[in-house]
Amino acid sequence: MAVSIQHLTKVFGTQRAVSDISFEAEKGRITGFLGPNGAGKSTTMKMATGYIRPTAGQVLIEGLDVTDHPLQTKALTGYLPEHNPLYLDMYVREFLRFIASAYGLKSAGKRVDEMIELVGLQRERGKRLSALSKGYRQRVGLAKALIHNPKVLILDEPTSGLDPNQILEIRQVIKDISVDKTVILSTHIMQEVEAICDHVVIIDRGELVANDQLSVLKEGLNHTNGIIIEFEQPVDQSVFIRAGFEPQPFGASAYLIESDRSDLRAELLRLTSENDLPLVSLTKSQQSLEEIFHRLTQKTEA
Ligand SMILES: Nc1ncnc2c1ncn2[C@@H]1O[C@H](COP(=O)(O)OP(=O)(O)OP(=O)(O)O)[C@@H](O)[C@H]1O
Repeated sequence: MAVSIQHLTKVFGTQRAVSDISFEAEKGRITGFLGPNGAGKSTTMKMATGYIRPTAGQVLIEGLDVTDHPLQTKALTGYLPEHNPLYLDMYVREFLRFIASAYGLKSAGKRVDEMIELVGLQRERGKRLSALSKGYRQRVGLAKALIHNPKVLILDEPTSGLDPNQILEIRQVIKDISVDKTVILSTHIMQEVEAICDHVVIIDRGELVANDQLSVLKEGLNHTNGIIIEFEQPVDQSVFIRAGFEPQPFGASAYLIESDRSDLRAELLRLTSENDLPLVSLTKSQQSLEEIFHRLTQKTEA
């Protein structure tokens, strides 16, 4: 596995910021790392990139422990921290050349030009970093994270503070580069996860509360959720109530019926047919990722 996080824990003083977290991230896949404010996302990412040491547990990058092999794992990893530190007095090209030389890259000029093209900085290449908008500074941060062609990319809220167009552009860049890399990105934006992530890890108060493929997560949590049953016109709900259901109105002539019963759809079909109800459709109610997130991160509320 490209990135393996094993029983990772970080304690600051008396606070457990990250508590026994384990998950893995695969090549060619974007893993969304979610959690409410203060959940421990940035702390986990800093440990994964070797910027702070875990209190317990370990992070393996391509099988190498980040604490034991700091140089090798840094060479394998590109990191865009939450506050994207840049030398604002430098010019775009000059800054990236400086980073390329710090990595000891051969053909640094060519590599810098490739990065400028990849992240869409051609028109800004001659500008001073202080003159760039937040979105373009974020692109510089991304170019910096990618310049040494790392196998693993760790991005802490890469689209935070960007305007809607910039968000779409940066997402597309991340998607394009993820084809042959392992990407872990933290975000607060659920549409972002739905748009680009394959896998979702959710933490809350330092603890892991979900670790699944996006589709599996949505499917699993929708399992017991309910069916929306729609008729041509409003119907007498007592048919369903007598059968032990609790229909809730869901629009003019539709009802949401929630139940754990595995044969829910079959039973509803039988009831409608036996009672001659004018059925229009029977669909599984889909929870949005936002609702799933809310539900999972509310569970641990005191
Ligand atoms: N250096 C530190 N010293 C003490 N406490 C810290 C330190 N860094 C983080 N924390 C605490 O650890 C907890 C997790 O913080 P972290 O920044 O990892 O959360 P986050 O999920 O990234 O939050 P956000 O979404 O708000 O950026 C918070 O309660 C924070 O105050």
